[in-house]
Amino acid sequence: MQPPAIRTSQLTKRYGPLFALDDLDLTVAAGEVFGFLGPNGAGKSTAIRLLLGLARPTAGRAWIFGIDAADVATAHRRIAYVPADVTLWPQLTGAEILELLGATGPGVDRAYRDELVARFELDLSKPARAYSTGNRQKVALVAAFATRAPLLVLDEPTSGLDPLMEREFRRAVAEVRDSGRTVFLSSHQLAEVEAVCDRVGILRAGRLVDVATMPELRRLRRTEVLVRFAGPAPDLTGVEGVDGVQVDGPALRFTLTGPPGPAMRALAAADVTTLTMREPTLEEIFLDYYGESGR
Ligand SMILES: Nc1ncnc2c1ncn2[C@@H]1O[C@H](COP(=O)(O)OP(=O)(O)OP(=O)(O)O)[C@@H](O)[C@H]1O
Repeated sequence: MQPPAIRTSQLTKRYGPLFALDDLDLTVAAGEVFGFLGPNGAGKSTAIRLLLGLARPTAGRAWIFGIDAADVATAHRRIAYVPADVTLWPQLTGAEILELLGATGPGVDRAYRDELVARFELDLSKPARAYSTGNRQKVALVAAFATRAPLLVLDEPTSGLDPLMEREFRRAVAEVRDSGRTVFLSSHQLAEVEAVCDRVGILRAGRLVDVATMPELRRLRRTEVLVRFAGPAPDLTGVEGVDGVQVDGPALRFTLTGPPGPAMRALAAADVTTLTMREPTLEEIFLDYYGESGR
């Protein structure tokens, strides 16, 4: 059986008294697109640095396809990495940089790279010093997507991209998945994670608070229901899964957890004119996790 793309065991990084990453146990299967969500300072970049062997863990270990992450020379043959702040060699052109990055990695699919350059509308003739933040990010992304590396580690890769390019990014991630490769994507952008990931890990103050599939994550929150009615208000007292009932003239709101059957049966007794159900966004779910607290 193929080892997981990423495995960590009790992975911990302390800076003085601060646990930047605290006891992380995580497994990302080969072929998965895994999202790593957390507010600023939660420890996402620290975890990525440990996976890449750019920092040494205070305790615990990490493996990339079964290879100890500390064995950088071997592990990096399987990794393409896009950092949060892309810095490029200012005097080299985009084309020269793609060549250089391609030569140091585990091999490049050149035809696919050319296609990506066109799709991301990159002008490769310019020196990197003339690139905007978004263009630097695009160069690094194209280089990573076009490698044959089985694992792509992307640290907030779309912060500088406009919506059109964001769409290309999502397409490229889907293509990576279709080719059987693995993506580990740290992000603040919930819509992006929702669009491209199979599972998501949620990090808060250095600790992994949950790992969930997208449907599981959405189920953590309730559905908000708005009912408009004629005649007497529906009676939802004591109905399973119903909470926070508010009647406001001919409208009634409540929140619903679990299956909707009991609430629907109770509503059927009234003269309901419209029924609106709203799924919470991932943003709202996310806020539920973090509430008011910062790190
Ligand atoms: N070299 C360092 N020395 C001291 N503290 C550090 C160091 N690197 C990170 N930290 C602290 O560790 C915590 C985790 O930081 P990290 O950069 O991993 O968070 P993050 O989730 O990537 O945040 P962001 O989304 O802002 O990039 C923060 O409190 C940060 O200040």
